[in-house]
This record gives sequence, structure tokens and C-alpha cells, in this order.
Amino acid sequence: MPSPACPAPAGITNALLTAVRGAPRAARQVVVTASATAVMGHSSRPPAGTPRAARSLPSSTPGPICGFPVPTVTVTARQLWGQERAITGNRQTSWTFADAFVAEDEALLWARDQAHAAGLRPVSPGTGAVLRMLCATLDAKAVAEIGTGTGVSGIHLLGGMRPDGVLTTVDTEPDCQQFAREAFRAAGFAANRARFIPGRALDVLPRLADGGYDLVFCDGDRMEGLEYLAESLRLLRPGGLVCFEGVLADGRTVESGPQPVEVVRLRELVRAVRESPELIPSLVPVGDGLLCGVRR
Ligand SMILES: C[S@@+](CC[C@H](N)C(=O)[O-])C[C@H]1O[C@@H](n2cnc3c(N)ncnc32)[C@H](O)[C@@H]1O
Repeated sequence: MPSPACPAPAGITNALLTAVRGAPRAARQVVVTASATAVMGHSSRPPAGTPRAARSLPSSTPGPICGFPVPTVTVTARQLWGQERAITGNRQTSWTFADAFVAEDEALLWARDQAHAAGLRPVSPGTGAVLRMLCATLDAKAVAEIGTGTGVSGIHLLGGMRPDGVLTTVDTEPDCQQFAREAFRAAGFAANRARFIPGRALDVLPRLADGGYDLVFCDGDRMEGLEYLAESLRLLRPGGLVCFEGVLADGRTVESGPQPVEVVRLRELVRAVRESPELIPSLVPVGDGLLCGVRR
């Protein structure tokens, strides 16, 4: 039986569609909040035709956000002031709708149940869908995963990879990997599609081949993100992708004020990926934040 935390995609989808379609027109209008404007950067001169209210937004250069330097601007004022639907009026509903957009099958729901029973936090359905899409886009043949868990992310990764692709997945807990093995079988993947390696990521990764991977997915110890990044840069082929799950830490990464060391480490990781000359970065706002970088 799916746990209450698991989505019932069709029901949710219908309810959300109704909610979105039935929302009052005003609620559906684009809202550019002050904080979003500060993070994205903006110009002091809105384009002609911009409504009066929108022109009253502050025009000074934004300062650092929670210790992050101001982005080296890639977003122009036109993109924020124009017709783009960057942020919708009912953002939470939109976010929930997007995360449940792709339905999960029985094998995934079973693996998700095992994760919850074990006290683990698997990737959200939306994050899984993005990982699946990225693997398909890369035509991935070799993927490395840190943090097997009970196999939720692994099923998504395998689902997007080539039919002969192999997932190498590392976890300190062999018991979890046993659940993942069963979940992969239930999802229809042959046993030779996955290589399970028990152990600490930082002990195992140095044994994996340089440039041998299309994608590295990091979902292990959040204190070790920078070390995973260094290893990933070595493991990835040019054009390969590194992805880090959960970098928004339930919003704490971008909140001001003192944060636990785990969050401080995540901020360092976010900054390192954004500023690495070896990566083309993106922070995908799905699940709890999926930080990605393409290896140049
Ligand atoms: C959030 S769970 C992974 C969930 C999984 N990716 C999924 O979506 O189903 C984190 C996993 O990382 C493992 N882990 C924690 N520290 C680790 C380390 N240093 N090396 C390898 N695995 C680690 C834990 O045992 C746990 O299974």
C-alpha cells in the first residue's frame, strides 16, 4: 500500500487542474516579488509599456543574498518586466502540480514505502522525472549514484538510460541496497543493469574510472558535497552532468540568519558549482532543489 506521503498522481492532478483553472484571474497574474527581483537582478529602467505599479520596484543594485554574491548577471531586466511567466500567482500550487506531473508506477511506490519505513528521504516524483529525462537526453550508458537508498532515484535513472546502460550505485547500508535490488527487479530491469557497491562514497569513488560516466547523481552525505563535486569532475566525460539532490534544504539554504553546518556546507557547494569554470550550472527548483552542472 502506498504511504500517505506517496502521491496519488491522477487525483492530485485533477484537483490541481481544477484549482488552477478555477483560480480568480488576479491570482493567476504574474507576481514578481521583491526577493525574487533581488536574487535575479534588475535594471533601473523598465521597458516602455510596463505598468505603473511594476515600475515602482526598487532600482538599486541588489546586495548579497545570505552570503551569496550577486549573480553575474545573465538575466536581463526585459525578462523580468515583460510577459514571461517566471513566477506564478499561485506558486505553491504550481510547484505541487509540477512535482506530481509524472505518475509513478507500483515498483516506485513500493520503493518509496520502504524508504519511508527506513526513515530515508527519497527523491520526489518531480525530481525523479527530471533525472529520468536528463539520462534520456544524454543517452546515458554509465551513471554513478551516491546514496542508493531503497532505489527510488535508481529506478528513475535506469528508466531514462539506454537499454544496455549500467547504474553504479554506492551506499553505506547494504540492507537498503537489498531493497533497491528488489525494486529494480520489480520495475523490470535485468540484474546486470545495476552494480551495487556497499561502502562510503569517498572510499569507493576513487576506484571508479576517470571520464567513464555520463551522469553522477549525488544523494549521500550532505556534509561531503564539495568532495563529491571534485570526484564527479574526474568521473564525468566532457558533456556529462553532475546533479546534487536537496540543496535547498527546505528553504534554509537561502534563509538569512545562522544555519547548521550542513546548510553552510550546502551553500559552499552551490557557490562552487555556480562559479566552477569547468561547469555550466543550473539550480532546478524541483523537489528540494536539484543542483546541476554540465562538464565542459
Ligand atoms: C536520502 S537517502 C538516498 C535516497 C535515494 N537516492 C532515493 O531517492 O531513493 C541517502 C542515502 O545515502 C546513504 N549514505 C549516507 N552517507 C553516505 C556515504 N558517506 N556514502 C555512501 N552512502 C551514504 C544513506 O545510507 C542513505 O541510504
